[in-house]
Amino acid sequence: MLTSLLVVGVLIVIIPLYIWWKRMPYAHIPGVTQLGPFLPIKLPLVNKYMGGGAESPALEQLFRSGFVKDGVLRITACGVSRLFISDPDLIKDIALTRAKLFPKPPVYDILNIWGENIVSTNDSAWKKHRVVADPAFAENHMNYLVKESAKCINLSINRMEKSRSAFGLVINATEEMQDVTLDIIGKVAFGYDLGVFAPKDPVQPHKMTFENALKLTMTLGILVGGVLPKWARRFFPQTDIALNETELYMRELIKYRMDNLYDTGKHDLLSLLVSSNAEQIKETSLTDQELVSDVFIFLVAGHETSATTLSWMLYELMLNKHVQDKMYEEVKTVLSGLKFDELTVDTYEKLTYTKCAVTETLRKHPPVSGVPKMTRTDTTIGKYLVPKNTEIYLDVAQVQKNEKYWPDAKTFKPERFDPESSEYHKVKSCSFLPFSLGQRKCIGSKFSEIETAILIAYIVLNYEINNPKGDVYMNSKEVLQGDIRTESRITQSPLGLRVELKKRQA
Ligand code: HEM
Repeated sequence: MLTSLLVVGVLIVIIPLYIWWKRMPYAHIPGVTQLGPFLPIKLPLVNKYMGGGAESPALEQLFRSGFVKDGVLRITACGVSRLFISDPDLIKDIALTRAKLFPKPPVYDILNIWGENIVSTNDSAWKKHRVVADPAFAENHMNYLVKESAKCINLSINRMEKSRSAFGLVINATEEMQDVTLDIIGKVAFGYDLGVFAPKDPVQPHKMTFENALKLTMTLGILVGGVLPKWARRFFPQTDIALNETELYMRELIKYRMDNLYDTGKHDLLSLLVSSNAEQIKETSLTDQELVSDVFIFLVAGHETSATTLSWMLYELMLNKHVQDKMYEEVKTVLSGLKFDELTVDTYEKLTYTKCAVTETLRKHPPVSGVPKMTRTDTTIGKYLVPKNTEIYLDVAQVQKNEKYWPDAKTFKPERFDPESSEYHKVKSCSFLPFSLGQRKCIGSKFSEIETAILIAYIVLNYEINNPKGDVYMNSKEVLQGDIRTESRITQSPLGLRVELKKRQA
């Protein structure tokens, strides 16, 4: 008994001392300290300031309350300090000028379910992945994406129409957009119909369809496969099956591509990736395992981010009728009468206003609200000394909401990106970074911009997007204030966003 009391007593003294000691090297950096660790949930008293991602309301509050000095905010949680950088000049310094000193932090290891990959590696290991992947994302391959995106949204529209009731057509936009972008990534990344809009049964020897395996892998699977040791997977039997099945499907698809290397009719990302890999010399080519891991990253990175952008765009269009009307005039002129197979990247280029609206959505609601980096050595950020191995977040959300760089930042205004408009605003360098910046910039930025513009263009061509009447959630005070609750998946999406789609008269 006495020993237990002694141990507890010592711990009560030692733990706070340790936390205080860990905070010392950061005490000179402006910021706040909380008792508890960085958790995805907010606990009163324990983690007052940091209870979620970089776009948590607590973080926003800190920005408004003047805790941020010189574009730097420190949050120390349970002795661990993270810095949030919201000054464009400092962002430029970290992401461009001295990028080598700020590599990716170990937080990305969670995505190493099938080994190291394009997103989790640094330096020469990363370069090898990027050299192989770059050609697959070249703009001249994007015609396939344009056509497939148009076909997928058409399938989605057909399915949505089946749920039309006497009261009209009201959809859960967040879920619908998740499905469309999954269908597209299946077809465009793998050349594989996941059956999102025409469900199918698993074919022997598979125990699960690729669609179901992927959906589980991309949610619980990332935690079970990326955090827990392999033996612990048995406690999550369904997730374990999903992880094994996802790998099996990806291996089959890669093998098929390798056996048909010279089939010029294939335009999907995987075919392009496998061909590009085959052209490398042995030392710079990727192993089968590395290819599997990269393909999985394209799925994770490319699916939810685009779905989130689309959901936010539907939300903004629903609240901004004038933007919707202007967009409708444009899409009617560009798309009417065109068959899906006639669509190309040039068609996309003609959607100038729609493209500005996509960019404005990415400004106001960046799906990746903070880009993590770390310090490789003791260094300075602005005027502050920062120790080696400190986690740094480029605070995309705060820079892009800052009135100093974005006048009237709260207003959804696509015109600010249109050089022809009187409201055009010359963007301060490094104050717009939804895809990050520099050599680690998103490889799929063009892919997602094209996909989002085509999908939204067809929705607007077919429907007026309205706020569903009488819907308790959408008529809530929060929404009327132009605010909405968000849910944290990999990105921050509008929580269960429902919109009414009213068919336009032909
Ligand atoms: C709106 C959609 C998207 C957004 C907002 C987005 C955002 C980002 C950001 C911020 C990064 C940098 C992450 C970091 O450095 O920590 C990134 C990297 C990456 N993204 Fe995206 N992304 C989107 C769509 C896509 C798509 C469609 C794909 C592929 C099909 C993709 C594949 C990747 C890959 C592979 C990387 C790692 C690149 C590298 O480190 O070389 N992303 N993305």
